[in-house]
Formats: sequence, structure tokens, C-alpha cells
Amino acid sequence: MTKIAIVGVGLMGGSLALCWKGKPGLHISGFSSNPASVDKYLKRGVVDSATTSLKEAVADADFIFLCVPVGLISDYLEKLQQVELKPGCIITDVGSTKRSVVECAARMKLQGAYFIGGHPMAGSERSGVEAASLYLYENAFYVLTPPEGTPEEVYNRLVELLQWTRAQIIRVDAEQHDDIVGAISHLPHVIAVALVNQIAGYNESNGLYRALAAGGFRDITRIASGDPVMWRDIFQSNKPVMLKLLDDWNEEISKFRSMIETNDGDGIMDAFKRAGKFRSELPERRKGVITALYDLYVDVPDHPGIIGSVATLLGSHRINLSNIQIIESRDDVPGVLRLSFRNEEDFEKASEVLKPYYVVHV
Ligand SMILES: NC(=O)c1ccc[n+]([C@@H]2O[C@H](COP(=O)([O-])OP(=O)(O)OC[C@H]3O[C@@H](n4cnc5c(N)ncnc54)[C@H](O)[C@@H]3O)[C@@H](O)[C@H]2O)c1
Ligand SMILES: O=C(O)C(=O)C[C@]1(C(=O)O)C=C[C@@H](O)C=C1
Repeated sequence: MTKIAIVGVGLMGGSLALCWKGKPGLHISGFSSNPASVDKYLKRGVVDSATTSLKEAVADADFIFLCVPVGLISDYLEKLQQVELKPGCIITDVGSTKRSVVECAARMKLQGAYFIGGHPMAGSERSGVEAASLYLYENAFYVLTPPEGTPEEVYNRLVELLQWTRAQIIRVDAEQHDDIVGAISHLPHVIAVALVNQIAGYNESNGLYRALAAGGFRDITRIASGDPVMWRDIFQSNKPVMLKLLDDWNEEISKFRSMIETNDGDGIMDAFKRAGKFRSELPERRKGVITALYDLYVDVPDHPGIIGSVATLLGSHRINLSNIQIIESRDDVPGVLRLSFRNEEDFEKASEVLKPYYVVHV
């Protein structure tokens, strides 16, 4: 029996657990310091066993996945030095930054266990085991950062276990990872949060700002709803990269400001053309980096029974919905439903079926 211990069974840890749950020869043990969370993991059936004792959770484990906020990964690595680990055990994490985690692991004495950094490039603004999904990692890139000298057999053992996620494993140096992911994931989160807060400030004196906020605002700001603790830890652990990126961002914005100030219409059009070209060349609906895979957004009138009508319409065309969520529901504006599908075929079909009746956004 291969034992996999998951420390922190939230969105990421819970989604990993779901990929392995019920597979022959695998036992998944969940750890949380909070007894109520342990009960929740068991009740939801995402793990085979769960405990508030780290020692018990990792005893005899072949793999240990640290799935807690980045700021806590070093604490758990330290704790792992003090408990008995199975010789040859592989410890990994799913933290969004890698340099600080890998450096910390290199300082630890892990009693013959190996540490390989990890970061699945998939996720969402939601958190907790309630948001976990068997399909979260499908088709996403999953970055691994093995330290120099990691035996190939050890690396391959982890890759083999991760095949259950259906993610595409990619080996990247930790420093390069933080530079790139800083730019394509961390910087956009800063921008989204700053933008929402700027508008929220205007809205304090005039509620029309929020009321009129439409598709463009929604598209660029979904990620502003991310978990505050998770993002605090990410920015703090990627500080030098973030500071450089924000300096570059200030420069980009200043260029825009000056194009508007000097009525440089050609410059503005050129900026849109270059951006449109780069964006159109992004990997087709690759999961994770900002866009969620196979999610449709549907504007719906705010009246009772609307969710039932949408679900019935899809059901009558034999389209399988994997999730449905109300992401805006207020008296004064139409609601927005987020519909998630497991595959491209259902996603495309749903878009066709709904378009004659509703405003549909991708
Ligand atoms: N959410 C994403 O989109 C995403 C994507 C890729 C990687 N990550 C990384 O994955 C890790 C987990 O993020 P998540 O989205 O699953 O968050 P989450 O909040 O859904 O889960 C975090 C888990 O850690 C546990 N936890 C929190 N504080 C704890 C503490 N003090 N002691 C013990 N357990 C504690 C929580 O109970 C929960 O089970 C983070 O390091 C994050 O950077 C997140
Ligand atoms: O899709 C989202 O909501 C995410 O924030 C996912 C996202 C990203 O920026 O792409 C966020 C953090 C991760 O470390 C990896 C993926």
C-alpha cells in the first residue's frame, strides 16, 4: 500500500486527494490542526483517514504533500524534522512560489527523505475543501523543481504518482519559476485588487459605479476575490520579483498615460493590436493562468426558478454540468451564473444552446 499524507486538505490538497481516492493500492491520510476540519475531510470522503496528529498522518507515508499557505510551508518542514519519516519518503508542496520553499528545504535535515518543490498551475479564487475538484488539474501544467542531485528514480516516482491528476508535468528551475509566475500570475492579482479597490473608493460617494460595472470589469477582476492569507504569503515570499514587476508596470502605465495626454491615437491602437495578437496566441483555454477551463458566464434575469430553467435546458440537450454557481445576485442588477463543464464538447454545446435565450460570456 502506498501512503500519501496531505497536510492541509483545502482547494489544492483536496483536489489532489480526489485524484487518488479509491485508486488501487493508495491510502490517503489528511492532516489538519483543527479537529473540525478533520471531521469535514472525513465527512466529504476526500481522504481515507484524517487526524490532528502530524506524527500519525505522516507515519510510514511514501509521499507527503504540503498544501498550506506558502508562509506555513517552512513551519511544516521544520516540524517534519522532528517526527519519524519513512526512509526514501518524498516530501513536496504545492506553494505558488518556489525559491524560498526550496531554499528552506535545503537547510533541513529530513532523515533520508527527499524534497521536490511543486506548483500546479491551476486553481481558482475559491478556497477550502468545499471547492476541491477531481478535474482541477486536468490539462494544466504542474511545475516540479527538484534540487540538484535528486536521484532520477525519486523524481520519476513523484511524476508517476502525479499522472493521476492528468496534469502535464514540467521541470523548471525555482528561480526562473518565480520570475515567470510572478509576471503571469502574481502581478495580475495585484492589478486586479488595486483596480477593484480604486473603483470601490469611487463607489463610496456614488453607487452607480458598482451598478454599471459590466463584463470588462468582471473579466479582469475575478481573481481579486482570492484568499487574502494565501496572497499575502505569495507577495511576501516573492518580494524582489514583485518589486521589479511593479516598477515595470508603472512604466507601462505611464506610457499609456502619456499616449492619452498627447492624443497619440496610433500609439493606443498599436498597444491594443500588440496585446490582442499576444493574447490570441495564448495556449487554447489552458487551465490555471487566469482563465478557468470550460467555464461559461451567463447573465440571467433576477427571478425565482432561473437556475432550474438553465439546468433543464442543458439537461434536455444531454449536456453534463459539473458545477453551477451564482456569482452575482442583487436586487438592482441581473444575476450572473457560472456554469462549469468537464470537457470542451459540453462547454461548446452549452454555449450554442444557451445563446438564443441568454447573454453568454466565456
Ligand atoms: N488557490 C489557487 O489558485 C492555488 C493554485 C496553485 C497553488 N496554490 C497554493 O496552494 C497552497 C494551498 O492553497 P489553497 O488554494 O488550497 O488554499 P485553501 O485555503 O483552500 O487550503 C489551505 C489549507 O491549509 C490549511 N491551513 C491553513 N492554515 C493552517 C495552519 N495554520 N495550520 C494547518 N493548516 C492550515 C487549511 O485548513 C486548508 O486545508 C498555497 O500555498 C497556495 O499558494 C494555490
Ligand atoms: O484562476 C485563478 O483564479 C487563479 O488565481 C489561479 C492561479 C493563477 O494565477 O493562474 C493562482 C495562483 C496559482 O499559484 C496558480 C494559478
